[in-house]
Amino acid sequence: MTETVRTPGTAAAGSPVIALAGVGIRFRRNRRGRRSFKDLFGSGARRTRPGEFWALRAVSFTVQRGEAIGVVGRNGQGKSTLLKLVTGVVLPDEGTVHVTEGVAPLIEITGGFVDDLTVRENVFLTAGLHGMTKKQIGERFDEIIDFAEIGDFVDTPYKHLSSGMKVRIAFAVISRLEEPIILVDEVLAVGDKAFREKCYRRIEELLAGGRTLFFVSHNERDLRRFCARGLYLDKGALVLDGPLDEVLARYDAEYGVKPA
Ligand SMILES: Nc1ncnc2c1ncn2[C@@H]1O[C@H](COP(=O)(O)OP(=O)(O)OP(=O)(O)O)[C@@H](O)[C@H]1O
Repeated sequence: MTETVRTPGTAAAGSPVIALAGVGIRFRRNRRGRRSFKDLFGSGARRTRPGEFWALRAVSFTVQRGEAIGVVGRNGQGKSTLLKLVTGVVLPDEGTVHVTEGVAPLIEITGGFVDDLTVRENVFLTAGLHGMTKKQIGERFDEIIDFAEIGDFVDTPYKHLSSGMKVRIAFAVISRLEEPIILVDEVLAVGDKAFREKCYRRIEELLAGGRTLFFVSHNERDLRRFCARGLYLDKGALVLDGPLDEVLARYDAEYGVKPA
């Protein structure tokens, strides 16, 4: 069965807020769709179509409300894809994804913002898409802009912001949403040190308030700051799901490096 069920607001006490069962997703490796040598002879060749490979396969885990989970693995092993499955940006080719609470994703530098709209318009658009009323957004608008420290640019088209400024406004908006699940991919690494620390303190506040966090990072100190549990992805498989210490030790044992 392949299914993605998103039913925000229906999480029963004690039941998981996220449940993935046997999830697989495949992508096309090359544009022409011809079989590469690896497709023909590699281990993942059996059920892929020409030019495709499994970016994630047989991934199963559940998450309880309030957990903070660090996702680790080398480049290209499926971490961002996993977060995109939770947001519903991509759909599984195999297995089921159940998400019973709303998700605030900070998974791409654009934060889903529209290039030609101004910062102000983007704030209203994004927060509106996450269920906030115009009045609620208006009430939080100054706070959002103050947090991002980009007061001079509220009426500037988003495309004219620097990449660090884009992350600032995206984080400021996403972290003011009421969604119970927060996803943070490595995008914060783009911000300067002082702003990153401000974001991390905000994440700590959100966790103290009972939010659920997925945090993708290559930085061990950052992972340890928030997360008690880790998911280790390698070659599209969930190699280990357990206490963060064990996950980092396994990563270190296999590749001789912990996240930086
Ligand atoms: N839309 C897509 N189309 C084709 N291939 C994709 C797509 N999205 C991701 N991939 C591929 O899927 C694999 C997993 O990518 P993903 O971005 O999830 O890795 P990651 O673990 O987050 O890597 P990094 O640490 O570099 O961010 C990679 O081989 C990537 O090239």
